Amino acid sequence: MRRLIAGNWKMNGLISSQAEIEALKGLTGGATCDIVVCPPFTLIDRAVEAVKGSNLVIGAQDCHAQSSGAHTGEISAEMLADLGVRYVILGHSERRVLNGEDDEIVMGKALAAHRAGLISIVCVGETRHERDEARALEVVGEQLRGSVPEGATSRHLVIAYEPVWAIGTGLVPTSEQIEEVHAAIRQMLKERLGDDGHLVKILYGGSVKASNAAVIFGLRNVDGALVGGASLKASEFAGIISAAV
Ligand SMILES: O=C[C@H](O)COP(=O)(O)O
Repeated sequence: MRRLIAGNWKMNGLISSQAEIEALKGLTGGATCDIVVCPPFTLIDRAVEAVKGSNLVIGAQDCHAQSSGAHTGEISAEMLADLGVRYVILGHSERRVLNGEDDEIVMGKALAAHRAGLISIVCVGETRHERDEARALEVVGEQLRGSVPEGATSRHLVIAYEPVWAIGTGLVPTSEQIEEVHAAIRQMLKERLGDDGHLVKILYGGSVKASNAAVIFGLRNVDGALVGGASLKASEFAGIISAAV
């Protein structure tokens, strides 16, 4: 399966950060994987212009479930598609935990994204406490069943497994832990979506860096990565991308 490497800039980046996208274009011309940069909303318009003619595409970090209406401060999937956005990250743990987004909300957003022709990157993952209680597979299963719309297809859906305790901490699960969860996700996708479930890309996210990317990409059922901090510097992000052969 062609790998997918997505960079989530989170709430980082000013107009001057455009330089990182320009640098990334220069560093990844020969890449053989799909590459997505998800800057904050404020930079999306410029970023879409900047990547024209390159092998990079632009994603967003969230969208609303409705296409328009009285939702002050929100951005719809249609608006993002209108700008030339191709992907949208949904259900990131920073939104699930801090903004109280539950599975039902994430599913509504995923449906909206698919209607608008966007590819959703739906995030799932257990907390440290849930892993310590040996509930990682149960939690991830619940999130998947609750967040992934029935009838979703591999053309519109990507899953990112992001253990909450590995995000921004420098901690990475063991290879066995990653393989166990990814295999379970693969099986659940097949049960939910039929044979097409096998074609849904499953990304790993949580403290991915250029120095550990090759090992992670070598694991079974890992089809790429959702990268946070290490996506902010073009040289580091390019190092991750070059490991995704
Ligand atoms: O969306 C990205 C993840 O939250 C991972 O962040 P991180 O690479 O900084 O640990």
